[in-house]
Amino acid sequence: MSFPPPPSFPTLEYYCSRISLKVHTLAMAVMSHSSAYLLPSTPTEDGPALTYALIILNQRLPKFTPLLWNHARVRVCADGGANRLFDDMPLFFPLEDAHSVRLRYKPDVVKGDLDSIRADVQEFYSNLGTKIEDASHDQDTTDLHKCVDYIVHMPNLEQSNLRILAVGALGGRFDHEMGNINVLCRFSDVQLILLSDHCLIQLLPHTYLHEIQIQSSIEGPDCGLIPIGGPSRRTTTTGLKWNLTDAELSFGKLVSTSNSVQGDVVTVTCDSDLLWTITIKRPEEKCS
Ligand SMILES: Nc1ncnc2c1ncn2[C@@H]1O[C@H](COP(=O)(O)OP(=O)(O)OP(=O)(O)O)[C@@H](O)[C@H]1O
Ligand SMILES: Cc1ncc(C[n+]2csc(CCO)c2C)c(N)n1
Repeated sequence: MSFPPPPSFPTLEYYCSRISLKVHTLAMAVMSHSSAYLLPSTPTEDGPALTYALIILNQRLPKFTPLLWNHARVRVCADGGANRLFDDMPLFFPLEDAHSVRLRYKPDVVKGDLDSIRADVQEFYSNLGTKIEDASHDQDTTDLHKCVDYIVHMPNLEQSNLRILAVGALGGRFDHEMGNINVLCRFSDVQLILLSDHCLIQLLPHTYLHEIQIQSSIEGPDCGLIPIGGPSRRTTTTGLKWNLTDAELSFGKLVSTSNSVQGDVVTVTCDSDLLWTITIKRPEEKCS
């Protein structure tokens, strides 16, 4: 749908187009988002019960990984992510014996082309009963892609309110980061959140009105909206310091970076999928 810019003397046609947009927005389904999984206990009273799946990628584990592990119904390591789980998880529990920590944090599955997992790590988890899924025949999709695909096809996992959290997805190698963002786009109908210690990103499909509940004790205020797959010609937001009203976001023109959340809820509508990103507070910045 494309609308003319407001004329200096608004015509009846202009008012009709505005009303039609308003009706269109009111009729849109709402998609709610919340980073409550970063809180020690996820709130149960508002909204449906969510099912979390955790993917561990091959980068240093973020500090909140044990928390996400506890929330998750299924835990999958992407190839070399298993090395990170094996090496890094005991570091979060310095007073405990490393071996007992490793026994406690046993992944359900390791999936990928298995060119990065160390032999000792593969043997350790295999002996514990972790399923090792060798997908080395596929050299066209990344290990993250393979893990997401595995999770969304799990027959015994409730898929209707599934949130997939992938840690270690940001920072580090730029080709990997872009590959990870491409997985967001390839699975645009899946609620997949990519996380590092410092920020998270997720896709906002253009077919919904998005309501993002801000957990101000653990995230923000810095945030951004990135028109990753092409221009979003009509973007409207509320709850930001620099809001947009039917504005175009486009690479080479305007991309909303260094924006800031102002309240408890941010709303977004767009006509092309956007990436939402928000900072995650360091432990010393957190407030209750
Ligand atoms: N430096 C990094 N930055 C961002 N993501 C990463 C980085 N390193 C690994 N990953 C993520 O972890 C996954 C597993 O990494 P691993 O090193 O085992 O595989 P790889 O063989 O290097 O990558 P792939 O097989 O996916 O090309 C990758 O698919 C990617 O999603
Ligand atoms: C055009 C093109 N570029 C790169 C790769 C390489 N590649 C992409 S995903 C992947 C699997 C990694 O586990 C590999 C090797 C390709 N196949 N096609």
